[in-house]
Amino acid sequence: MAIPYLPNFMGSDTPPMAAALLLPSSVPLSQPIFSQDDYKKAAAYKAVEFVQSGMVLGLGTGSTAKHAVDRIAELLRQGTLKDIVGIPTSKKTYDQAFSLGIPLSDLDSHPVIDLAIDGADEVDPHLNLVKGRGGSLLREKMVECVCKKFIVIVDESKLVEYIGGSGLAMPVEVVPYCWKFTAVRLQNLFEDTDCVAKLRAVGDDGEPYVTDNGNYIVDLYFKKAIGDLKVASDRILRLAGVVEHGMFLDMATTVIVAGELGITIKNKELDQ
Ligand SMILES: O=C[C@H](O)[C@H](O)[C@H](O)COP(=O)(O)O
Repeated sequence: MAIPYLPNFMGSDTPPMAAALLLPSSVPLSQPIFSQDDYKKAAAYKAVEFVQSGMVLGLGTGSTAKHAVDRIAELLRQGTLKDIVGIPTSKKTYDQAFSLGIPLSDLDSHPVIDLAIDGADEVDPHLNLVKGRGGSLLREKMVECVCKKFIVIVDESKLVEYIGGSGLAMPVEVVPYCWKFTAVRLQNLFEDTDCVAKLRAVGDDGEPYVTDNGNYIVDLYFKKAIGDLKVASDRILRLAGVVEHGMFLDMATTVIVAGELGITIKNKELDQ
């Protein structure tokens, strides 16, 4: 279902037309005026319309989910939302939500979550996802697999024909012990797709990236489709040394996509 929508990027209290009028006069009308971040914000704000007072909310991680957390905090401050409990999916989101005054808890205290809102790195036509390019896949999966409703928010650049189709990483969280051994085994699992496995590194020295859980990430780059995703998932998870992977299969209940043509809402039940 496509909904024509002019996102309001000048602040939530500025009507969209006023926002358009506030644009600098030097912006030619023929050029796109909305950035990728504008689309992320539009998708995030749309998702927050599904939040109701009293909900336990999974708070996602990343540049798109950040907008949703900001918006939830804004609505709490205004009194439009009340009695929200947030379950952050990373230390970064915890810090953001805490600083904005959102009441927070964890899965030990709230094992059932009403609604989670999070971004994604890839969304395929069946609403399967790749997540974790920001390194938060494990906590995200722990939270998002126990939520009653999981809304994914993306700009249109995240839509792919098949998982791995962007040519970018499909992350796998692994224990640091003998990570090279695990990386080789992961690469060998998908040798028929010319898969390349690379340890995620940071900084000038190429130090391993360390997740919130003290693990490493091995990024898998596929050159073609990997076939049955459930089979691929099982093969990855059977490897000792693997903690979790970034394919979120059959988990999203709704995907909100923002792009040049407006906002599109894809529902698992209706459209799949
Ligand atoms: O680990 C990171 C998360 O899975 C993010 O949700 C994902 O990488 C999308 O991030 P962004 O909204 O910044 O593109």
